[in-house]
Amino acid sequence: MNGYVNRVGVVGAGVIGSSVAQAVARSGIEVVLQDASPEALATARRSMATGERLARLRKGPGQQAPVTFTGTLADLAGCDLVIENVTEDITLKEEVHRALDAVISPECVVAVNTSAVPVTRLALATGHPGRMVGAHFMNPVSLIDTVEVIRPEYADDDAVKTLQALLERMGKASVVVADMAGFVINRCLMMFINEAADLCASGVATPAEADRLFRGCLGHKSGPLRTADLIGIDTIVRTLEVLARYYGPARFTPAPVLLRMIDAGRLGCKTGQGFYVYTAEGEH
Ligand SMILES: NC(=O)c1ccc[n+]([C@@H]2O[C@H](COP(=O)([O-])OP(=O)(O)OC[C@H]3O[C@@H](n4cnc5c(N)ncnc54)[C@H](O)[C@@H]3O)[C@@H](O)[C@H]2O)c1
Repeated sequence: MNGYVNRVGVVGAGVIGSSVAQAVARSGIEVVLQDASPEALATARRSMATGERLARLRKGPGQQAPVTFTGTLADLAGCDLVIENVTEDITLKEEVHRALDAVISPECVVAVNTSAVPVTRLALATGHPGRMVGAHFMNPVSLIDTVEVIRPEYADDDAVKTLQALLERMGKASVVVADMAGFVINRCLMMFINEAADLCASGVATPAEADRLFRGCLGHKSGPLRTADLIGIDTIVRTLEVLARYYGPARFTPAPVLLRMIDAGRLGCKTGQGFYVYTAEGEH
């Protein structure tokens, strides 16, 4: 681990993994993007192209480095740092980290992008707990300039520093916090989202009215329900379930309306409909 990263592996090419890959590549660092699903890789190619167009408009041209798309984990063998972004499921993440351990070099730093799973637990599922850190990115990654970095109990200082140096090259500030489920942002944000969903389902306000209040009165850039659509309703429910496991069901049981939205395939931006409807013309 000498701190300088030449090639980044990204595992999981869904909503956030594809956005992470695009942001790393536009800072001039080569990326190997792996996903178990060929469909996810095909969707990622399209969403990365859209993300790049948006980033160019807002931030100007980047230093586009090559991205290799692959279904094979072993293709990450030559990476100096890997960012894992698979589905928010503790058992699945543990399996992926054990498999990663077998293909990457002992010097490779591993960053876990999770909404709520304690990183220490994942680190202990591997043979190299010291090299694992948490990197909670926000979507869209190339447009949001701060990252919540999580320091798990056994992290080596070098691993944290290597991640921070990479984030700096990507033009991002990092705030390092301790490792407790949900960390800072999602322990608070998930409560807002869950309550806003529930109050809209009871007819107190429409999603547009609730979001408008958060923007107009509190100065938030986006209200909780627009944010939920951007994250993905399935990921919101999985995150609430992780939080409920650690802090109790009274605080974090998912609102029934979120479960109904999943049953109806209304997962947010990624399926074209969530609290809002998304068309080529915009959202409404
Ligand atoms: N959506 C967000 O805004 C956001 C933000 C920060 C962190 N996160 C976290 O990032 C992770 C991914 O979230 P997402 O929203 O991108 O979810 P997603 O459902 O959009 O994508 C998950 C991806 O993981 C892939 N995957 C599943 N099992 C795999 C395996 N064994 N090997 C390789 N790939 C596998 C899936 O095919 C899918 O493409 C979650 O832990 C989530 O909590 C999400």
